[in-house]
Amino acid sequence: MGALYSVAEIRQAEQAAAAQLPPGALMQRAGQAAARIALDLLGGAPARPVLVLAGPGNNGGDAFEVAANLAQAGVDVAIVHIACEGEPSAETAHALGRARASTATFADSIPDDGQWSLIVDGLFGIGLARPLEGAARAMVEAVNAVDCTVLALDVPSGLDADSGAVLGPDGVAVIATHTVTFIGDKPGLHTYAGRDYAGEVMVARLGIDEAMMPGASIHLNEPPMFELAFVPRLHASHKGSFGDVAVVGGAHGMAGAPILAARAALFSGAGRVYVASVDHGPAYDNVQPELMFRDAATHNFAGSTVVAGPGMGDSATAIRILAKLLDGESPLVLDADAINLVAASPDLQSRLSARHAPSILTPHPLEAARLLGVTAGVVQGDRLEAAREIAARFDAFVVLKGSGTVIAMPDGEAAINPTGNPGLASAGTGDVLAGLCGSLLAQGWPARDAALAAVWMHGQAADRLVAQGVGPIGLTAGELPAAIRTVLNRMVAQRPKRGGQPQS
Ligand SMILES: NC(=O)C1=CN([C@@H]2O[C@H](COP(=O)(O)OP(=O)(O)OC[C@H]3O[C@@H](n4cnc5c(N)ncnc54)[C@H](OP(=O)(O)O)[C@@H]3O)[C@@H](O)[C@H]2O)[C@H](O)CC1
Ligand SMILES: [K+]
Repeated sequence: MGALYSVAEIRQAEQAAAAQLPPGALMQRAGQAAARIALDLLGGAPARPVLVLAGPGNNGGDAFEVAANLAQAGVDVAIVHIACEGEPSAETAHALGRARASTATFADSIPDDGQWSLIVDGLFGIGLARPLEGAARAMVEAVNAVDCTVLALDVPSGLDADSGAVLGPDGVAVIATHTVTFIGDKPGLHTYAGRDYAGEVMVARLGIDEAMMPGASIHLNEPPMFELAFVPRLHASHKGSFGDVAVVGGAHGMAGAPILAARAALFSGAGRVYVASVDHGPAYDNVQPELMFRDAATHNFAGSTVVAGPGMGDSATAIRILAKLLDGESPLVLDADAINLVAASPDLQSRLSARHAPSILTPHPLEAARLLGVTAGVVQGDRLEAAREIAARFDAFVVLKGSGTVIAMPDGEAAINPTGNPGLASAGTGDVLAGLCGSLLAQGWPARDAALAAVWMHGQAADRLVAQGVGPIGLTAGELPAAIRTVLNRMVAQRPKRGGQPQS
């Protein structure tokens, strides 16, 4: 279910499988699988020809197989080939021979007047070794200037299959509408720039079954990873049954952040929700009078799950309260300013590492960079590694936000989240996510399931709002809690049933 494999793991599986197959079998299967998808995308005999771009390596070999198969199906195919300086692999030479023997035509460059029904990108796959330049770069820029369906073979050319980064600086990559990736799905198609460049991702296993694959330590964050944690509510319950959340933050001028987090906690089922302000804050929230307001300096956090950070500021009071919370036994969610305070203080870092109660950190890339003492670019260049490093260093669950949010556990397990959209790139959505994480912890969820489910529901709620015509432009954080409530209750209703006693 949703396993993601590194380039090294794919190469390992490819070699093991190829050793038991006739030469070129995998490439022929790749060509057949991709041609079938291309024909589906064409929806029958296309009016305009198909352009196939073939690179110098085996990704190009796949492209030749696709071209020969499409030509055989009666499609008018034009091939532009970037030949390799040396000898192509035997399987690519064979595929080139098939393409030459077909009705496909070869051109030295992309015809200017081309009106294409489909472009197949077989320039580079998992063998991309450096930023595209010269003819390859020009070809990719020409493809991206055309408004038509683009099917990338294995990986959009120019994109790093592991990290989802466009190889740069100032790199280019094919913007595909669809990607058919071979043997196994890849993290770079789902995180960082991956979602924008890969489009709809389909996996063609090429007959290599799961048992032949190395054990995956990375998965797509999908409901089967956490759905058993959704438990229906018993009639015999009371607000104490569903835990207390205390949101700590609200320095001068930032009173809204903890209120957004608190509303998210309330709408996702926490029994009681407090806003503990580090400065003199509002007495109540007139939109949500259920929220209870306290002074963080005097509030008793015992028995509560604490969400620290939304609008917390960096005052001596904030630091003192955070230190006390880190030393306490409350489950903790650290977001925003709380993360920045930890990043700036070796003392707070050692308190965090020494904790026994669960901690979930929800940094965006710059906050993660501060925690690691690197630049945001370094974090974005390998989001999986950055999230895993923070999780290991602080023995915490880490949610590294951004397109394709990465969730990393202290034991090394990691997941990449597929839900969400640019509507979440607006003020306060991080506060909502932190409040949601805290609410699930307060309701007794294990930290791993809470982090996975919160990220998935947060994105899913934003996707539902966009589907209903709200956003993505102008989607506000305040609209998320009610949408999250709908998603959560639907997940509870759809949860796989277990026999026996009523579930509590
Ligand atoms: N082998 C199989 O059975 C199958 C392979 N599959 C497909 O193969 C690719 C991986 O093929 P590989 O040849 O390893 O790599 P690529 O085709 O992606 O590209 C490598 C060649 O491209 C050159 N290269 C790399 N970067 C650049 C660049 N920026 N500019 C120009 N040229 C570049 C590289 O040459 P070097 O100079 O780096 O030596 C190689 O010549 C995989 O993605 C699949 O599509 C299928 O899985 C089917 C089975
Ligand atoms: K490609």
